[in-house]
Amino acid sequence: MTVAVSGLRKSFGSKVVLGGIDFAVPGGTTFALLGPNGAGKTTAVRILSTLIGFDGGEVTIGGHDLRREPEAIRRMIGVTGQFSAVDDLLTGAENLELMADLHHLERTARRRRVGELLDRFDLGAVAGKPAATCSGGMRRRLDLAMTLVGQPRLIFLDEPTTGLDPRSRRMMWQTVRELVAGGVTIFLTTQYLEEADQLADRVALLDDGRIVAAGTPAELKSRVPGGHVRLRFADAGTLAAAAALFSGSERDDEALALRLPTTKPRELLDQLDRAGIEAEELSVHSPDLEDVFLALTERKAVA
Ligand SMILES: Nc1ncnc2c1ncn2[C@@H]1O[C@H](COP(=O)(O)OP(=O)(O)OP(=O)(O)O)[C@@H](O)[C@H]1O
Repeated sequence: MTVAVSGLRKSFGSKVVLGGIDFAVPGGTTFALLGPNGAGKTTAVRILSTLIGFDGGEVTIGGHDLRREPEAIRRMIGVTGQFSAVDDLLTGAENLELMADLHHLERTARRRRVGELLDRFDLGAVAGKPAATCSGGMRRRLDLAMTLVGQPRLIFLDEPTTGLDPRSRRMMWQTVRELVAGGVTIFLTTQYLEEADQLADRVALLDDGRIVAAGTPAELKSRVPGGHVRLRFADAGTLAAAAALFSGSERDDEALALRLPTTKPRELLDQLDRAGIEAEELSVHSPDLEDVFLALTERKAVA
């Protein structure tokens, strides 16, 4: 299951929403399309999941051409997004049963699948209650569980954790990791750099209909000056030894600290260990999406 997109274009009237974007998602990996509100993320998901047409470019999903074989693609994908499929008046179990009916599961298989999903997504509390009683996190889990009834090999998650509290967000991340471990391919959109960092093998940054940067989360963050590691030492001698070891670092003699433009603290600690230097404190300062955008806009201005 691989997604290959080249030169994808889409406009609404005179507004260009996707101005010719390219990317590829290998099977069994997570790809994150990262961008601010209105960047065109949802539009990309709607196109790739066959919901709306596009104006130009080539897209294949699992070897099927998006224009010529949308039904074959529909059979292998699942979509959960900002517009949830959950019916508030039905119970959690009934919502899942409805999906099982849509996938023509026979009685025994239907019961087994619904039971499995209620367990796996910790939805016992809402199984017999109207979905309207769900918390935000539970609703997202129910929505995702409904998508999984059809056992899709590619899942589109459109901003899966926007508006969730940190605990629900972490639970959702864990679920995504488990799906990928089971061989599912994930296409994720998010406004959160941290989410892309936690989940994605590769990230593309969408801004104003164009991909302005793409790579692994670490590559992306390393291009942003906001991302750094700060090391503090016990005395001036140790600071000097460490400064000599890390030639690209910024030294703060007053605070006995070094600032290094890296996102790999483990490697730093290994290097310090090998040199027999001990740090009192290590802190990682991650850039956020704003830092990424600022950095890349500046880059564009210079180029
Ligand atoms: N059917 C439509 N008709 C006209 N304009 C549209 C339509 N759908 C989306 N747009 C416009 O396209 C742009 C991109 O929208 P899209 O929903 O894809 O962005 P997004 O990155 O998903 O943002 P959000 O995080 O707000 O969902 C927006 O300016 C939006 O107003």
